[in-house]
Order: sequence, then structure tokens, then C-alpha cells
Amino acid sequence: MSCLLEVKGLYKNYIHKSGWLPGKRVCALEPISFTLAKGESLAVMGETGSGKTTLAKLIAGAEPPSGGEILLNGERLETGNYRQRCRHIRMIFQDSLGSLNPQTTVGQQLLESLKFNTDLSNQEQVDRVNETLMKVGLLPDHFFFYPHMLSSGQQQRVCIARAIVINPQIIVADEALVGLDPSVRAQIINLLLDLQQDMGISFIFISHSPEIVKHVADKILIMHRGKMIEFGKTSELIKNPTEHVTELLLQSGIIKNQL
Ligand SMILES: Nc1ncnc2c1ncn2[C@@H]1O[C@H](COP(=O)(O)OP(=O)(O)OP(=O)(O)O)[C@@H](O)[C@H]1O
Repeated sequence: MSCLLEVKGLYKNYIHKSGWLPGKRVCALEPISFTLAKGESLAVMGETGSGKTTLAKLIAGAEPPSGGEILLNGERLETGNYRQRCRHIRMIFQDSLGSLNPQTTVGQQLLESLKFNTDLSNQEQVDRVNETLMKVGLLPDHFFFYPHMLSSGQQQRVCIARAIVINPQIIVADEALVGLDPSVRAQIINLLLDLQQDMGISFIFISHSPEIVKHVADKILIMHRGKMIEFGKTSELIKNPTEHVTELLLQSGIIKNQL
């Protein structure tokens, strides 16, 4: 498989300020390097505060890195070039309702993505939105619905539709399946797997759930205290984890504080 995403020495420091004292530098993500092939899914696991969301935000361009680089198909993604980033990498979140605009219809929210990121005509945009709604298991009628008129599963489908409407190459899903009831979660997982197969999208899943990770991920990246401590094929890490943390995460998804 050809290399789609290359993360090279990417890191992030935050400055924690308290009153008038000089800020304290906190390293949320130590330099990290890995690659992802086209159509592959990567799961990022780790205990709370280990740097998973920071990594997701840097890849999606929601935060600028303190250093390092991200290459997509060999081309460097520039910090602040939102058009370049949004076209190729989209993010979906846990709080689907919170990430949708309550005052705009589903159709308008999908059209906005197309207006900002493509040169399609108005009619082509409407056609693309309707096609995308069908792809995620919604109906063209949902174009006219407001987010609060939908169930939580349908809201998450709208978020997925908004992410795929411009044919991105990578979707970063930050705990996007938490909070859905098990049957809806299974439907959304199957939808994501179908989209991966039909559209060749690569996924980066941030997840605490070993069951989901084992089901969807080709590779797993384990974070611990801001560092990548393990990275490899899912089948190999399940059989031969080299780190105790990996073993615990893949057994229960929960890490005790002493680790
Ligand atoms: N905007 C920010 N400003 C300051 N510090 C931050 C910011 N975002 C994250 N951090 C710090 O960076 C570290 C990593 O946080 P991050 O949210 O990436 O962890 P996480 O693994 O995603 O945790 P969780 O599973 O709880 O979401 C934490 O110590 C956190 O306090």
C-alpha cells in the first residue's frame, strides 16, 4: 500500500499560565513519527491526558504544532492553510449535536463545506449533498431538518456526511462513537467500514474501547504521558504487546493511575 500520511517529528508544547507568573511549559506531545497507508485505519489509544486529542488536532489542523511536519501524499501540509487541510483531512467528534449548528438545516451545513472547499455549481452542490445523505443512510428529506429534529445516531450520520461530502482522504474520529447506544454504535461502525471500502478513506480513531479498536483498526498507536510507546499492526500488538500499558489497554481499555 502506498504511503498517504507521514508524520515526522511532530510535537506540541502548551504554556500553562497562572496569574502574573511566567507560564509553565507543558509538553502535551513529544516528537512523534509514523506513517499511514491509503485506505488503512489507525487507532490511537492511551490513558487520559496521554496526548491523543492533541495528536488528532495537530493532524486535522485544529491546533498549530510546536514543531515537526505532516506530509500528505509527499506534500507538506502548511499550518494555517485551512483550505488545503480541510479538503483532505476532516474531523468528527464525540458530541455530534454540539458540533452541528443548531440554527441551520442539515443541507445548508453540508453545502457550506462544499462552498468553502470546491468549485461546484449550485446544482452540483445540491446533488452532491443528496447523494451524500443517501450514502450515510439518511434521506434527501433530511436536507431540510434541523439537528435537534434528529436522533443521536442520525446526528452522528450528519457529522459523517459533512466530513465525507468533499471526498477527503483521511477522517480523524475523536471518540466519535462514545455516547451512542450499542446497536447504533454497531451501525455507525459498519457505515464507517463501508465508506472506507467504497471511498478508500483512511481513518484515525481515537478510542478507549479495545472491542472497537480490534474490529476496525489495521494498526494501533499507543500513547503514554505524551509519548508514542508502541506502534504496529493490530494483529501483532494483540499477540505480542511489548509494553505492559498496551496489554492493559487492549484488555480493558482502562489504565490505572500508577502506570
Ligand atoms: N489547550 C490546551 N492548553 C493547555 N494544555 C493543554 C491543552 N490541551 C491539552 N493540554 C494538555 O495536554 C496534555 C494532553 O492532553 P490531551 O487532551 O491531548 O490528552 P488525551 O489523551 O486526549 O486525554 P483524554 O483521553 O482525557 O481526552 C494534558 O496534560 C492536557 O492538560
